Amino acid sequence: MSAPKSSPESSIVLETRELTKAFGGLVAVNSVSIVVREGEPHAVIGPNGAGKSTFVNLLTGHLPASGGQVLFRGRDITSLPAHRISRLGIGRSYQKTNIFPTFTVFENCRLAAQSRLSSSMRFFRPARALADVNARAERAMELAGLAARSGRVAGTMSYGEQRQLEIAMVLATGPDVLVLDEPLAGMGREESERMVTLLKGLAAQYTLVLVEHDMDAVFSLAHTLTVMVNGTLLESGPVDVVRASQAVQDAYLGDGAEAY
Ligand SMILES: Nc1ncnc2c1ncn2[C@@H]1O[C@H](COP(=O)(O)OP(=O)(O)OP(=O)(O)O)[C@@H](O)[C@H]1O
Repeated sequence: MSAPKSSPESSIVLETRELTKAFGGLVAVNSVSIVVREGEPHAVIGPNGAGKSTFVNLLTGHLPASGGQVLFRGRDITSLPAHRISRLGIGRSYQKTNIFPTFTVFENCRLAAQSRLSSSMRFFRPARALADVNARAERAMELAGLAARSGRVAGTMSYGEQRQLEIAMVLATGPDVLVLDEPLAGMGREESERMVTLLKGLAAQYTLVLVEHDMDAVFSLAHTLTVMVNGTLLESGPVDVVRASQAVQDAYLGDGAEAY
């Protein structure tokens, strides 16, 4: 697991500059420029089809950009593939669970930890590398509240616990930024509350970027909001400022928001 953040809160961890993605004639992300600061949980919100998932896919190298840039700690990572970006320290979870259901919780975490270590540990003896991988997996389970579930076969756990496992697997890769695509999707109230508590704890150690439709969760977690509509950036800034914006109220958070 990487060390907790040490730079001042104001330092920029992730930045996009006029980031753009077109699928044929459809511009799903249209010249979006934002900054994500160290230790400031950042939520990307907007109606269905606004381009949020496409945007995070561009941040994490899961889709190639059509234009613009992604910078991680000042380094241009726009054209790097997803596995390289993961190794730089941007961990990512998906809208749908992405676990190995027949493996135990520990085995899932260990596989994730191995994916990060495969190149960086290649000069070490196998026993040492294995011990390191196991330690990372144990730590990730603890951080995700799954230490007591270590031996459980993942597919036999509740849906909420499977989503926790997915977070644990991201943590096992040793990120400093966690990009989470709808971490509360499909959860009931209790499961959502547990996940929000978990994410609040993680926000103290990692920089969170999350796409989420649950506005209660967004407002209790995020310090910074980016609002997207039809692929374009409507507003990006401190939660209170964005929330008070008339344009955002009109387009998303006003009376019609429930419709999304
Ligand atoms: N691989 C793709 N090929 C073609 N069009 C795509 C592709 N992925 C997304 N789109 C389109 O891009 C637009 C933005 O989609 P995206 O999934 O990024 O929106 P979203 O804001 O994440 O929506 P939701 O909240 O429903 O997940 C949509 O019109 C979608 O149909």
